[in-house]
Amino acid sequence: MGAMKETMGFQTEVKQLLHLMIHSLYSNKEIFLRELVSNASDACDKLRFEAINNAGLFESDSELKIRVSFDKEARTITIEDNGIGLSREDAIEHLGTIAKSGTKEFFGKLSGDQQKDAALIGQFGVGFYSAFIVADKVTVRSRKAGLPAAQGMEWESKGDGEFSVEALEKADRGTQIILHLKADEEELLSGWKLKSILTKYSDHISLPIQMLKEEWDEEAGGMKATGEWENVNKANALWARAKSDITPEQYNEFYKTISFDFADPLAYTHNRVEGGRSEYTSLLYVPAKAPYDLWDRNQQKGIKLYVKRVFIMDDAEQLMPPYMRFVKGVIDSADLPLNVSREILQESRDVKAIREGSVKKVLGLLEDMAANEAEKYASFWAEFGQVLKEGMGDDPANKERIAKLLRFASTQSEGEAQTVSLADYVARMKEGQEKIYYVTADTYAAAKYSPHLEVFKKKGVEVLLLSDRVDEWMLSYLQDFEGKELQSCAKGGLDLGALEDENDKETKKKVEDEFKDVLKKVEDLLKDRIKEARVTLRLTDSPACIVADEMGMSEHLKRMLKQAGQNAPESKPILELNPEHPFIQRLKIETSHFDEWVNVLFDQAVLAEGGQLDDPAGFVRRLNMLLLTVKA
Ligand SMILES: Nc1ncnc2c1ncn2[C@@H]1O[C@H](COP(=O)(O)OP(=O)(O)OP(=O)(O)O)[C@@H](O)[C@H]1O
Repeated sequence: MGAMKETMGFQTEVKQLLHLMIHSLYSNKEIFLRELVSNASDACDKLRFEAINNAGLFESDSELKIRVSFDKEARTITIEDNGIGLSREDAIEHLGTIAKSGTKEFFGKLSGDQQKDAALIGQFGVGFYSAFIVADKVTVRSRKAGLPAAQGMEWESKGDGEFSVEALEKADRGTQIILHLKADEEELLSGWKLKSILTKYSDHISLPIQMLKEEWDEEAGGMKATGEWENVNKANALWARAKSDITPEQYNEFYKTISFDFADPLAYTHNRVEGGRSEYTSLLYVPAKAPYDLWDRNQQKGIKLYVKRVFIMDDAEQLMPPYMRFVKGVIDSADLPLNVSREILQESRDVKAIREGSVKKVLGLLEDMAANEAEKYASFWAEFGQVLKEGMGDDPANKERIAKLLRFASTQSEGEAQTVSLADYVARMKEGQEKIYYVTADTYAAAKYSPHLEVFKKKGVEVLLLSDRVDEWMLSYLQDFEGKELQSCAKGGLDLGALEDENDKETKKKVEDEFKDVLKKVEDLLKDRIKEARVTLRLTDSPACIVADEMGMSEHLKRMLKQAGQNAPESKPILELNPEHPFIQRLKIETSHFDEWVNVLFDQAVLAEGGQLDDPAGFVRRLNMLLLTVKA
């Protein structure tokens, strides 16, 4: 210990982040103030939280506040708070490294495209380092609450790869951040300018933000500080105000401060819930774009929990289910104890009531959007639809509402976009059609060109095309919609119900007799690979296809399980043959190459379905042999 000055290097990621930030965030440079004020406010929140169990930490100063000042001559801006403060160790740890989870992923996502990267950096959270967008030197003087004045510290860096720390005597608790502005940043050395940035970005901060009052000075011919501090924000948490007092711009700005998003949110819902189990206020946002780590079900960085305006914690995952992890916002409870921990949250019935209420609000917001702002809903679905689908299994109580929000690609919609709702589908069902048909595959193209669709095309029946990873899983929770059963086209004997006419039934009977011997021979030959061979009317163009047994698992689901390293139950598929197809007709008379024909047909059916061959070389060999029998 002692006054020794020590110089250290930044962690590599910090250097990278600094470099990127300075270059790609320059057009957004004003955010440095928002970030530093937000850190100051967090530091005050932390102190207030710690002081719940240790009032001595307030020392003799319990009026938490943030002060922003500037010095024209010295060309500095100072942001000061009387929050928790930083010890020497804290400073080395927090102001020299990035401890965030997902840091590696984040760097992997950077593209080099400035605009895209700027948005990503925003999401990642630029925080303290944004000071270097406008400053070429930053000095942090701080003393941690509870430590003696002699254990203050000074941290300093030019943002060029290293920083220094040394001891400092600091009587008052908290942190002072001094920005030594770069050469062309004079514009920021103005009370008016700073105030306007603060009201734009930081008005919602619930602590007072103060600046020195200025008055016109004749002699100097300019504004002059009076020496008196005044509040420049409303110092009233945004969510605690009446809806009618908040403009859409204020809602949007607040969203940006809590989400690190640069763009406006897609939608929000602000509610005060009174009576019933619990009393709370929620302000919940649906972002316009998915974050880079949306796929990680454990990444729940959405909801900040407050209790009676006192900040308690970030990422309160108990307040939103995983399938709504895209929601950002604030929940402020009037009932929870201030010393609530994550463990208590897990058990609390109040929290359960808040979560259920909040989920309903978000569902209501989405339903409203789907009904009244189709385009907006389409963009929501494109970004977050796959996550919402998880709700079908995660949230049985709201399953019906979620089912109505689902959107799919279908044989009647344009391209890959998922735009068809189950209600749209049901409204378009053919006379006599009893079921909702779908096909699943690894990709949209594989679904769209699946041989299983051929008969549906012929009969003009719409089929939903499912190719998202979660679809198979989701389908196990979606057996029916409005009394209509969902039916895979690739499963079981194709039951077209009343869509099948008398003619079809007769034809089927006829071909079954006609192909009896062929089917027997095929089954004998492929007995290790198939459960059964039969003729089908479902195909028009393809010679054959494979389908899963009614009770069995679809081939697509088996593949997914295998990819996930799980054991798929061994159930053999059924090979269906198209009696109209010349290849199949040929089987009746084929003698010398019957074996090759049947094996090639089976392998083709596997490929067409998106599967992989157990013996690809065997397939090539047999196919070539058959090709050689074609006369030149
Ligand atoms: N005014 C301050 N008082 C006390 N500690 C601070 C202050 N400013 C920053 N810190 C500490 O430095 C850390 C790093 O700050 P930084 O803004 O880079 O990231 P963050 O606030 O953790 O994350 P983000 O800004 O993405 O929310 C903070 O977590 C906090 O511990």
